[in-house]
Amino acid sequence: MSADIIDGKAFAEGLRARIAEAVPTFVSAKGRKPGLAVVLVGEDPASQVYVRSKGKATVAAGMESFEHKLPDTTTQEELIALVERLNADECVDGILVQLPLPKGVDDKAVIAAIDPAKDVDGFHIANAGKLAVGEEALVPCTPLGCLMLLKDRLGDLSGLDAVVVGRSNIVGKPMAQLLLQENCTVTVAHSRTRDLPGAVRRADIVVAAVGRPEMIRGDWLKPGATVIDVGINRIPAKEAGKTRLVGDVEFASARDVAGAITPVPGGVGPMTIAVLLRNTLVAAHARAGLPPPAGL
Ligand SMILES: Nc1nc2c(c(=O)[nH]1)N[C@@H](CN(C=O)c1ccc(C(=O)N[C@@H](CCC(=O)O)C(=O)O)cc1)CN2
Repeated sequence: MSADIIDGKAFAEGLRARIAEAVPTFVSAKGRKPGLAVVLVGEDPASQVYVRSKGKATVAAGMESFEHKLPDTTTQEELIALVERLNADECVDGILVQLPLPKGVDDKAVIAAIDPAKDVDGFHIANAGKLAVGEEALVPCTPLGCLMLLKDRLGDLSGLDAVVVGRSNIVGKPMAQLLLQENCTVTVAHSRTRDLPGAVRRADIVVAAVGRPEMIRGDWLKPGATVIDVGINRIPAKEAGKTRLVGDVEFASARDVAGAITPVPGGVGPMTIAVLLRNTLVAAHARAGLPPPAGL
């Protein structure tokens, strides 16, 4: 058996097209475009690429992009002062501070300064708390993107056994909350889990978000399981001096056992930016007192 490939790139393109179709409703109602402010501190090459892609995708969806690039010498106080200016700016509906931040800047303090209504990353504790108690919230982009792919593939998730490998605040924990809301039986596994292969083998749905290249192998999986690989790990390639991207799942062995699997690249990654645009439009509607955009 060879697993179906879940094409996150194609799904993300479709979602972005639906967002672009929905934006004019906001523009007609408010006489301005929804605005997303992205803040980048320092020169991390991967972060620079992600921020550039976010800016381009924002403009392509018909929204306003405000980019703030700050040197890595920026202090926490300076960064929080910028966040506070963006909180007060009526044209800004969403604020995102690209992570990781340089050493010496406490990301928790910076995220806490973001107005929860503009927290399109869904990282603020007010949004995390609302998600945990099942209230309407801005939800972190990567796990919400994973859930969209899972529902597209499986339809109703009710009663399915799911394992989330990884317990980060950004992916693992919100992913587990989202799956619980869908009535899955959820196990959150992590580095201290005693029998990780056993936990994975029981699961109909495996979400791998552990940050360890190719750690989860095909022989750990239940035959037919749906595998969502959140890992983006750069490892040395066979050719000298070159690198290649792999996920947290060993794709070659997993595709022989799984029913469906996301590839890396081209699986979960592209969903992150598409969901960011979705969250920005949702935040813009909520701030304007408009009903949520339909079909997103
Ligand atoms: N404030 C935030 N910081 C970070 C987030 C986030 O959601 N909010 N997530 C990641 C980085 N990220 C977006 O910011 C991101 C990562 C990966 C991709 C993506 O499309 N990856 C491609 C492969 C890219 C490559 O070739 O290197 C894929 O998987 O197909 C998009 C966005 C950390 N920081």
